[in-house]
Amino acid sequence: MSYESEKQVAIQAALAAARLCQRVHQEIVPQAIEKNDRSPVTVADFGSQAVICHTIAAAFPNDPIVGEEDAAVLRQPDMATCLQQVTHYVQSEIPDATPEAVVSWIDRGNGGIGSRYWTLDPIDGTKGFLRQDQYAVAIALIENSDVKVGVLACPALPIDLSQPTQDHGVLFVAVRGQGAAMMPLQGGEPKPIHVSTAEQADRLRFVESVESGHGNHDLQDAVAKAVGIQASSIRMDSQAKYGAVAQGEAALYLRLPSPKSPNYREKIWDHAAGVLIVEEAGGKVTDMHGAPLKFSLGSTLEANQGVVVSNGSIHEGVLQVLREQLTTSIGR
Ligand SMILES: Nc1ncnc2c1ncn2[C@@H]1O[C@H](COP(=O)(O)O)[C@@H](O)[C@H]1OP(=O)(O)O
Ligand SMILES: [Mg+2]
Repeated sequence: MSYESEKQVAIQAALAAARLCQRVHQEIVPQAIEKNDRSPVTVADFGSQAVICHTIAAAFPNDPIVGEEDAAVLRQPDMATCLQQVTHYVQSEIPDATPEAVVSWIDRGNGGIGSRYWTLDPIDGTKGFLRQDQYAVAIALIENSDVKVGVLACPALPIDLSQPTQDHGVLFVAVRGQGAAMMPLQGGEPKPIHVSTAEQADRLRFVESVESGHGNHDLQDAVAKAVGIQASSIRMDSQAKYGAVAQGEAALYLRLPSPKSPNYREKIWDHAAGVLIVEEAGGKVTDMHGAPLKFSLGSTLEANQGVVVSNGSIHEGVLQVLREQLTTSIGR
């Protein structure tokens, strides 16, 4: 299968959602609403999920969608003003949207996983979005646990990471077996991307989360040093980190369990698109024990702990260091 229509629909959905997020930033200072798990959500997260689900469901009405958000909080009577605001932003992409339609589109993302399903993170890195830093709109199609299509829109990412003050806004796209590409969010020719090679010593850098609670910065630093990475990490919110490895700007992305939450299980929507983009750019992704990420067990990566993303050539070395260090470091 070529997955051409799936790819085009995912690109359209990600571009519309990214425009919505940028519009929110231009017009208001978005406030964080606290979810039950105490993580933040904003009008842009809700609006982005509504637009993406509407776009995917129109093209593929039988496909389940597993999205990060649900509309339960927006249905509460005291959230009517917030729902109006979400509807206002959704109308910038879908002019006839009503509040009732918006909540139903958001809840289209409450599907269960099937042999074929979509997963999406309307704003990955909401904390980065709130800080006016990195965030990503992430969409992936999964069939039989294998990611087939992955799209990441990163509105705040410099087009050239070595020129951070120049133009921003990047779209990463990959289809299984067809390679990975990036293009400016504003439009332009897709450019094939490749991970760094073992010879590119200047690219021997690693990326990790800004949030210390989303990883283990000390252990990540020790592992990176042990495989010969001397430079300090580049800290970046969201799956933009996968984009940095896929385009060869970093050789490694480490996400090891935080000592504050050693039993945290990663969510499928925080990884699916990024995994395919890195693999199709020639890189490798496993959990910290070397196992592939398993996208068939529900909304979490229940069988996996920690994530190691690399250019491939340093992967085995990283896993070896982890085998030596893990027993003593995790949970300390
Ligand atoms: N303890 C944790 N360990 C790893 N990731 C986490 C943890 N808690 C939350 N996250 C997720 O990290 C993602 C952001 O990653 P990053 O810091 O790399 O940008 C969010 O989607 C967030 O999920 P959630 O949105 O459910 O809070
Ligand atoms: Mg996320």
